[in-house]
Amino acid sequence: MTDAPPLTIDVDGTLTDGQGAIDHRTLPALREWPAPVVIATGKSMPYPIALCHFVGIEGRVVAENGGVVAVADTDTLQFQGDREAALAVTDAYVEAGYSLGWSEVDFVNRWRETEIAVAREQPLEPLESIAADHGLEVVDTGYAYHVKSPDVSKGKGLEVVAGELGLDPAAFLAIGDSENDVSTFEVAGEAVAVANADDAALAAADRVTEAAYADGFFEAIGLDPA
Ligand SMILES: O=C(O)COP(=O)(O)O
Ligand SMILES: [Mg+2]
Repeated sequence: MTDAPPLTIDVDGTLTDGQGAIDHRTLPALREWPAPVVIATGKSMPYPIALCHFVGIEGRVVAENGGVVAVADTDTLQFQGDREAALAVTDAYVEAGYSLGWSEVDFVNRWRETEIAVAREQPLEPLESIAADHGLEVVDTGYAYHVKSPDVSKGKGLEVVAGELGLDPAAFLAIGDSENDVSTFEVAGEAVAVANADDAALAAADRVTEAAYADGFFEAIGLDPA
């Protein structure tokens, strides 16, 4: 392929199937993509770093919705956000009788360094109101509620990664599925929402694929997954 753009790709809902598993066909596609690939996710850093490692690409990662930026080839590791404030919010939420909704051994938050995630089965309204009291916001990715600083975003993270790589963020093709991808959609030159995307991502996208989940990812990059 000629003139392949650098990619910034969301994970859950975009590289996965409808059950949340990574679609295995995406792995060689990511490895063989002829331009840089940045994984931009709400998950904590070990998940996308491991994904890059096992795919066999450089670890170029925006994690925690922009709270953590890692660029392995330029020895970059940056943190944004207010972890203490996020902890104060979830402590107050638990104090008020609610639960984060994860198992006792909480792998969702264990390696999280700048924000806190709450299971979507938990009541949203009190979480939002406590977050607002602390100057934070709650982002619903469709997979979890993330309590985060409003000035942290995947899009700002992408700008940092692009700067490290000597690329213009506007050169990127962004692909995603939810409101935590809107900021990358705004920073990237072209933004594609997969068909299963939420309203915020659909509204912010330049194009929407006909196919959902990883099939939508393939459609967005113009590759036949077969
Ligand atoms: O961690 C989440 O809640 C969603 O992750 P994603 O940004 O890769 O879709
Ligand atoms: Mg997603």
